[in-house]
Amino acid sequence: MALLVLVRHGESLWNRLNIFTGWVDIPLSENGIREALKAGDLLKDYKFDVIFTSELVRAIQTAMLIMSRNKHGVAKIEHENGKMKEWGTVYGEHGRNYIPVYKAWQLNERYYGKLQGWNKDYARKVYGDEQVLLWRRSYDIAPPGGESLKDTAKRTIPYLKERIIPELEKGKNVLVSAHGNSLRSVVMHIENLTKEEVLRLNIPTGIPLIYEYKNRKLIRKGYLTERGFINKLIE
Ligand SMILES: O=C(O)[C@@H](CO)OP(=O)(O)O
Repeated sequence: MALLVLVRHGESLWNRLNIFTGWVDIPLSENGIREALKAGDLLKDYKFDVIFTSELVRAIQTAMLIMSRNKHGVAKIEHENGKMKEWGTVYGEHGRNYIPVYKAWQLNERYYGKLQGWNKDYARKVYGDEQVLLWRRSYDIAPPGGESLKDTAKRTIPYLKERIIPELEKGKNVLVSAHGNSLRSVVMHIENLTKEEVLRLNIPTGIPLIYEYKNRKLIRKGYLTERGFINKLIE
């Protein structure tokens, strides 16, 4: 059996300001740093073998802060190309407790197009509550110039299948640090959710969502909180 731990990054400075973020590379707020460290405390005894993050700093920070509390090893970013790889080679015994971290654009947040940088309340005033809700939570309605959840899934799901599931298949425990909507697309796929169900799916910041991989199936254990597991996905 292997574990898949999904975590949405802690609160970012633009989550705090209620601004559409998408691919804008905004770091964590102080509260987001606290959330990530709290997730790290809850996961401190989990032994991860491999970590995947998006290429956006809020997800990378979250993975690193989580791993700063981990008892089993030190996260080491793996650069797939160029000099960095040479400089970063870890030889022999020293390499034992290093956990490789792979950054993938495929796990980036949904590209929010023209809405990036807009305040969400202002967008509601201009376009109406219903339209903004459809852009934010529907499956196949894309925000102007941006990706729908369906478009996002076209890059997240192949990555899940080609890079993440094979690690689980080898019995490895995997941590994935990504985003509200990139993770909604992943969870929709894992849980076989309908378009109607995914409208109501919100992934909270900094709370690990844990699955067990057994017999080629992902079985939800739920959100790991201070009070134990909460096995409820949709309100
Ligand atoms: O701004 C964003 O990129 C996302 C995530 O915070 O917003 P939404 O809540 O609409 O999914």
